[in-house]
This record gives sequence, C-alpha cells and structure tokens, in this order.
Amino acid sequence: MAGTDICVIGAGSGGLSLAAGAVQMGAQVVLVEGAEMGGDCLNTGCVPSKALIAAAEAAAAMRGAGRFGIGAVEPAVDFGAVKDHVAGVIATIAPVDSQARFEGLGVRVIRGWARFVSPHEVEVAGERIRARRFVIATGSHAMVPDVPGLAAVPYLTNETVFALRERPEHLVILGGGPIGMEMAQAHRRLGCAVTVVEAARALGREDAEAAAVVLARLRAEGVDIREGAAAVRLRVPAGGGVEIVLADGQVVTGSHLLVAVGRLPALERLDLAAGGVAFDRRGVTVGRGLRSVSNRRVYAIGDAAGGAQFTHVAAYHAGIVIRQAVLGLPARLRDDHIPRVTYTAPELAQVGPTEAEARATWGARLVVARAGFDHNDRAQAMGEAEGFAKLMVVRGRVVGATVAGPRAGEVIAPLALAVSARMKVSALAGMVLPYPTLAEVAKRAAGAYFSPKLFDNAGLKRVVRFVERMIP
Ligand SMILES: Cc1cc2nc3c(=O)[nH]c(=O)nc-3n(C[C@H](O)[C@H](O)[C@H](O)COP(=O)(O)OP(=O)(O)OC[C@H]3O[C@@H](n4cnc5c(N)ncnc54)[C@H](O)[C@@H]3O)c2cc1C
Ligand SMILES: NC(=O)c1ccc[n+]([C@@H]2O[C@H](COP(=O)([O-])OP(=O)(O)OC[C@H]3O[C@@H](n4cnc5c(N)ncnc54)[C@H](O)[C@@H]3O)[C@@H](O)[C@H]2O)c1
Repeated sequence: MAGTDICVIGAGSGGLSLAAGAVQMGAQVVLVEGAEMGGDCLNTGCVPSKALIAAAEAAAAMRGAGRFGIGAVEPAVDFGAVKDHVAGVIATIAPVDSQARFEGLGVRVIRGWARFVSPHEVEVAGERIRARRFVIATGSHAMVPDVPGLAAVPYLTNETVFALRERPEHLVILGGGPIGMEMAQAHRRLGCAVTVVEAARALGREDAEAAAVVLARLRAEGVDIREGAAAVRLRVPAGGGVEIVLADGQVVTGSHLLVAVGRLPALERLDLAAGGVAFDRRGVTVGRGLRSVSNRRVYAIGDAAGGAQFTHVAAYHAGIVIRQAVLGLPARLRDDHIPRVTYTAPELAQVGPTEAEARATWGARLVVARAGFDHNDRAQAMGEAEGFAKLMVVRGRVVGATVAGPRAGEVIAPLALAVSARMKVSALAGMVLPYPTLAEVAKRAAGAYFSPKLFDNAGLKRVVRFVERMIP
C-alpha cells in the first residue's frame, strides 16, 4: 500500500491546480485520473467551446463585413475542418495538463478510477493509496432530465457535441443557460438552424437587462429561442431526427438534440459511503474551508464541491485547500467577488451581485451607476455599440458590476479587481485609461456615480462662482 501526504482525485481544472501547487511547495502528491488529463475544461468544456466560438466569429465577420464597406460574403463552412481546429486547440494546450508535465513536477500520476475503501484509503487500478488528506476534484456531468421519451432519442451533451463532424441541419438545444446560448450562437453562425427550448427564462441567472441585450442579438442572428417552454415528450419522428412536444402543445423538430440543462457532480464512482463522506445532489457537503463535514481528511473542490461551476472557481478552491492542507494556515471561501462570463457576442459579464441581488441585500442604500457602449468611441468604431456597464455601489464602494457588450469578459477585469479589493468607486473614476478602449465604459460608469454630485449641485455651483471671483 502506498502512502502520501495528499491524494488528489481528478486531474481537471481544480485537481491539476492543487497538485501543481502542493508538489512545488514540497508536499508528496498522488494524482488520480480515470479519463483524459485536463478534465472537462480542456477536453469537453471551456477550450473546445471557445475554439468553436472563435470559428463562428470568423464566419459572422465575413457576413457582417458589408457595414465596413467591404463586400460581405456567405462563408463556405467546412464543419469537419472547424472541428479539426477545435481538436488542434485542445492538442496545443494539452501538454500543459499532461501526465508527463506533472510527473516532471514530481507528482505521482495514476490512471484509473478511484474509490474509497475506508475513511483513509482509496483504491485505484488495484492499488490502495493511504493519504493524510484526500481532495475530491472529480467535476460534473451533464444532467439528463427526466422527460418522457428522452432516453429513447439520440442526444448530444458537452461530451459528444465537439466531436460531431457533420453539420447539424437543425440543432435543437434543451436549456438556455450559458452552455445552451454559447452553443446556439456558435452553431447558428456556422450555418445550422438552431432552436433553444428553455423551460424558464434564457440566461435566467443573469441581470435581466443584460440578458435582454444578448438575447436580442441571438434572435436577430436567427436563433429561435422559446422561453417558458417546458418539454413534455420527445420522440424520433418517421424521417429521423428529434421531435419535442412542449407543454402548450407546440412541436419543435430538428435533426440533432443537445441537452444542456445543468450539471450533476461526478461522485458516482467514489463510493463516498465507504469513505464516510457526506454528499447530496449538489456535491460533497463541505464547510467554508471546503472540508468535508463528515470526514476531516477529505476536501472537495471545483464542480464536485456543489457551488459555482467555473474553471477559475476550481483554481480558486485549490488555493484555499493548499493554504490549509499544505501550509497549515486557515482559509475560508469568499463568494462575493467571483466573476463569470457568457461568451456569446455580445458577451455578458458579471462580478459580485446583480442589481436585483444587491437591491435585495442593501435596499435603498444601493446606488446603481451606468454607462452605455453607445457613448464608447471604440465600440462605435467597431460597429458594436449595443450594451452597457453598470456598477452596484454601496457607501461609495463597488460591490458588483454587470457588463453586456463587446468583449465584456475583458472589460470586467478592472471591475473584478474593484469588487475583490472592495475599492472605492472614486478609484475607478480617477484611473486614466488609454483612449479609445472598450474598458473606458467602466470608468465612465464610475464617473456617472459622481455626475449628480458634481454637475447638479447648487451648493457646488455657488462655491465655484465664489472661487472664480476670488482667484486673481
Ligand atoms: C461546454 C462547457 C463550457 C464551459 N465553459 C467554461 C468557461 O468558458 N469558463 C469557465 O470558467 N468554465 C467553463 N465551464 C465549466 C468548467 O469546465 C468546469 O467548471 C471545470 O472544468 C470544473 O473543474 P473540476 O476540476 O471541478 O472538474 P473537471 O475539470 O471536470 O475534472 C474532473 C476530472 O475528474 C475525473 N474523475 C471523475 N471521477 C473520478 C474518479 N472516481 N477517479 C479518478 N478520476 C475521476 C474526470 O475524469 C475529470 O477528468 C464549461 C463547462 C462546459 C461543460
Ligand atoms: N462561459 C462560462 O463560464 C460557461 C459556459 C458554459 C458552462 N459553464 C458552466 O456550466 C454550468 C452548466 O451550464 P448549463 O447551461 O448546462 O446549466 P445552467 O444550469 O446554467 O442552465 C440550464 C438551463 O436549462 C433550463 N432547464 C432546466 N431543465 C430544463 C428542461 N427540462 N427543459 C428546458 N430547459 C430546462 C434551466 O431553466 C436553465 O436556464 C454553468 O452553470 C456554468 O457554471 C460556464
């Protein structure tokens, strides 16, 4: 039986960050992976989706070139070659997450599925590993809802959609969350007909005004988005493909179906009962330090920990556990400063609470300051002046920010710092940014916070008139 300081289960975004950090600080680390090194993000999530989106953006640019006085053309999309591009991006990044790289760092990598055999041992590939600490970093799977007929129709998930080499004639997407909307626009731009069937509101977790900016563009590009549309039955029609009957009796048909209605933690192989590790449908039950409430040797990070499901959150979790399990220091999760981006065009970025969430917490103490991209000269030059930035400000400090518009995911960066460092809005308003940049929208929103105080202030006007008379 092998013994080690830390046994990390799962070599995805969270597990790799933890293993790399812990081993480089001097801990003995065993890393166990049952499938591909790199996990969801590299193989079936962030990386392939953003590579597909980049190809789709190129196609959209060709169609939209006319507005610049350049002849617009309908691109000839070779769907298989687009998938080669996607596979190529994965292959280029893969060495960073590879077994060879981690072994080079001094990590012992074992390929196989781990399961607990006792509260202090796991078994993998016929070997028992005893560790002082275990870190569950096993990620999540696509949830498949219990809709009658779904099990009998062929469907895609994030695990299969990126490998599809033929272009879907008509892609129907169940679920209008970030996966659904990113995939809807990308496939539409690559020449597919696309229908999104969303049971509630598309991008429903986002600020409604920001979501509306994105949904308007998707609809203008030809994505058919059905909201409040509960699927009640699915079947394969006579000619093949898929048919979805909605609660209101409408029928949606398509050639392919993508299921994107949320995720379930990947805990099924772990035999958590044998490890004495409590869990529920959301993930391993942990406290603010990400430690299992029932087995103090065990931590959980990333999608398996039951919170926000993002690669940067998994990496943040890894840091929290390293502080405790490697350095012996206390560490507690914060969740009021986590940014997220939906990579549609325009993008939708959020950090901290939305306006509605901030209103519920701070009520009348909340001040919302905003600026539109229509006053941003760079956005105008690019012909992409839809959208806005808004800041949620409480007692002069930025507690949250929303950006919907071109490259919102980049524009949110200084706002993520402002929220994380609990900066004053005056620091944002006072920064000097290069002109013309999209990020100026954030500074302008901060400036808008002070406008009423500076420009509609009778007292200040009296002071200025007095000063003007007095100075020689
Ligand atoms: C289509 C899509 C697009 C996404 N886009 C983004 C994005 O743009 N930005 C973003 O921040 N996030 C994005 N995400 C979310 C992101 O991919 C996840 O939040 C992230 O991968 C979670 O990391 P993790 O380490 O928890 O799990 P994973 O990266 O999934 O890694 C878990 C690993 O554990 C392994 N494993 C599971 N069980 C066992 C076991 N018993 N023994 C051994 N190994 C095991 C799995 O094989 C897997 O390799 C996207 C997700 C999807 C599906
Ligand atoms: N850009 C990014 O960072 C990014 C991109 C993709 C995914 N992700 C991560 O992956 C997670 C999962 O994404 P997701 O889009 O699968 O899930 P989600 O939970 O965010 O959205 C799922 C949507 O499906 C709807 N839905 C649920 N059941 C339904 C049904 N039976 N019929 C129709 N609609 C139904 C929900 O109302 C919801 O709007 C995200 O929460 C996010 O954390 C991140």
